[in-house]
Amino acid sequence: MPNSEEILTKKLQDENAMNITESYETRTFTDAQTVSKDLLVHFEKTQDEGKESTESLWTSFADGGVRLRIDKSCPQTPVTVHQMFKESLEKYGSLNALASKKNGKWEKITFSEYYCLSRKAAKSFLKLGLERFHSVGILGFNSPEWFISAVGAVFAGGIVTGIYTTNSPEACHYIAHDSKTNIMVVENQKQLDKIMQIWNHLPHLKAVVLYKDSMAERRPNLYTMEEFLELGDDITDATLDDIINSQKPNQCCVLIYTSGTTGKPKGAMLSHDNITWTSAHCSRAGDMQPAEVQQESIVSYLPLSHIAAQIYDLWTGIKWGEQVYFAEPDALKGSLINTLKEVQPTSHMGVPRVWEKIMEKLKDASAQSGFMKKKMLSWAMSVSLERNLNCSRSDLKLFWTRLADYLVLAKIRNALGFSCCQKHFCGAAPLNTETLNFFLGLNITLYEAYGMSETTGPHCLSGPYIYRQHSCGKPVPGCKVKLVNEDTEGNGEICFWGRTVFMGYLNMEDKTKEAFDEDGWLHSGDLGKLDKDGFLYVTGRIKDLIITAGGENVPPIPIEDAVKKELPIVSNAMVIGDKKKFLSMLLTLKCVLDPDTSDPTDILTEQARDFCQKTGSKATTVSEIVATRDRAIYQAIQEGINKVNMNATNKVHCIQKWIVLPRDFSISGGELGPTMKLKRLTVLEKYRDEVDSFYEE
Ligand SMILES: Nc1ncnc2c1ncn2[C@@H]1O[C@H](COP(=O)(O)OP(=O)(O)OP(=O)(O)O)[C@@H](O)[C@H]1O
Repeated sequence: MPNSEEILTKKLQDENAMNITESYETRTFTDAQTVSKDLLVHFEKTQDEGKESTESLWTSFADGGVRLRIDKSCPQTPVTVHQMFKESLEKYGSLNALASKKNGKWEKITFSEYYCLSRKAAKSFLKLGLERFHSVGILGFNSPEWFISAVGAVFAGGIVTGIYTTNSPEACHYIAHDSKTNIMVVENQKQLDKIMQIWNHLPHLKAVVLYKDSMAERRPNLYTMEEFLELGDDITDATLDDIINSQKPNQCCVLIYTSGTTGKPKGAMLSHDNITWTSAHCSRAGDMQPAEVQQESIVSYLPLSHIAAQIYDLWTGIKWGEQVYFAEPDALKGSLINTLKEVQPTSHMGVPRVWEKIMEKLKDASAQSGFMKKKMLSWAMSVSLERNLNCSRSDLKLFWTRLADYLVLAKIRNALGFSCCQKHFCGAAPLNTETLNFFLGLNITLYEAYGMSETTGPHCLSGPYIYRQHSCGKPVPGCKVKLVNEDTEGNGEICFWGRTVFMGYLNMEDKTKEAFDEDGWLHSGDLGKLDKDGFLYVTGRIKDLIITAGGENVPPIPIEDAVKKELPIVSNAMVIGDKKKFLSMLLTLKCVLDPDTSDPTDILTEQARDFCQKTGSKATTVSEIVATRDRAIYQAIQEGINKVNMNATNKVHCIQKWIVLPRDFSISGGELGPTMKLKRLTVLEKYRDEVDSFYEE
């Protein structure tokens, strides 16, 4: 076996050459002058370990390489994250990159400073013993430290792994263990406490870095961010550059754990090419501008452990020289709007639930306003909606639309922080028509993005030049979509091909093989339709399909949406019926959220109370309704369900039994994932007694 010096020599000879056919590397990086033994980043891989060849389109090993999906439609040379950053540095070095609020004032750093700090972080990670293709876990709310740690981890040859702040210690352990986390970067004491509980069970974890709170108690291998950034001062630039230059676009640099709506979270491995391609091409499809044309400013607030926010805020920000403003950690509890108003971003992205929440807030505010204001708003919104839906060219309609916009709508957009916003994106989950139309009424077109963690986020995108109502646009450059097993109406399973398509699931060969067909297309588990111009419409989720005991296939989402539309008191509805004789439904009611925790309280929202009053009930809390089985409300719910049943495709699609649960679904309750998608398996488990009661003979 060659010694480490020989290996290093070979590595240096290989550096810069992007040799995507090289699959097994036996290398050890050292800097002979300065690096002590404990700093040796050792990564020996032998042929006997049986890794797949890089001719394969997939791998389940963190250190594996894949064949990139380069073809005539996307011949561009693949680049690494570092190469992308270097290119941006040359163009945008002096521009502001990251802005965060400290003591009430925005503090900004330029792209040059961002790059230098990322290098510093990379050196410190190496000093702490980050091994190649092992992970740096980041557990905390969006901040410059999050970005710098992520970029630093990649520069150092590691893999960035975001962890949801809402994860329990067990869920953190699962991810840290699976990804062989060497260093964990945590936001505050609350997150640190979780890691402290599990550290003994994480043999790969060498150090923890705390980036917000001051340290309550000193412990070995625990550092503040300031201390951490100084740790690597004795690592030379040459050592770091060797590691950077050895990186190849077909190797893994980001791990995104799926949120588990379909079972145990899976670590989707994303390559440098996945990240740099998606950053470069998807956002342009959505008309994001490079800073030399117009520097975009965005507000970062959605969890960065989810691919949507990570690609939109972090990686695309680097590629196009955007200015990223960080929201306050309580953004989703209400402070986001203040940040938006201050920043007035040029582009904004939200998951459907975020847009729905804005809608609900505006509706509540309107309900409480005076008669004239209410009338004006409803007139302006209907004029604008009509024009946006029908694209009428009549001069008169245009006149009224402009007047409505000037008198009413522009003021509302300004109050929401959207007066400079040219692009409003929505993605990660289905967007309902009510929300879409509500925003059209405000003269805000929501551009839908569709994709998965497994496609580095957006695989299809709509934007100002690619827009059709209810469609999520077209595949982004270098990507294709096909439908398989189409039914008579043209609905088939959506399959993906292209440079956004991931490398495979970490340590899950079987699941990886299941995800791809024999030609290498990724199967989404979603149903979709294409129109004659190639616009894609997501029409359902096969992964949610209910198959009744009688063998009937029932897509639950249309039924659930119909119930929510019919009954404005209902917050969540979940159809049950897999392997059962008939369908039943779990319902939750719309409640006010606790301002500190965002957890649902017992108090009904304004809209829900309004519903109660119309039925003749005086109830103001969920517990009252459930405890007394409030006759008026239960009857109104039954009537709503009857109406939905009347429109059902057939009898099998009818809801026969239902129950109102005492608490609304929430992320902390485990029923919703971070993008607010229903975690059906968890709900079934949690409410097993209620579900069983439906089917007792
Ligand atoms: N614009 C959209 N319209 C409809 N559905 C969407 C849209 N964008 C994403 N989705 C849904 O979200 C899924 C991808 O979600 P994501 O990769 O975030 O996984 P997850 O929810 O985190 O975890 P899991 O894989 O456990 O469900 C898609 O397969 C699709 O069902």
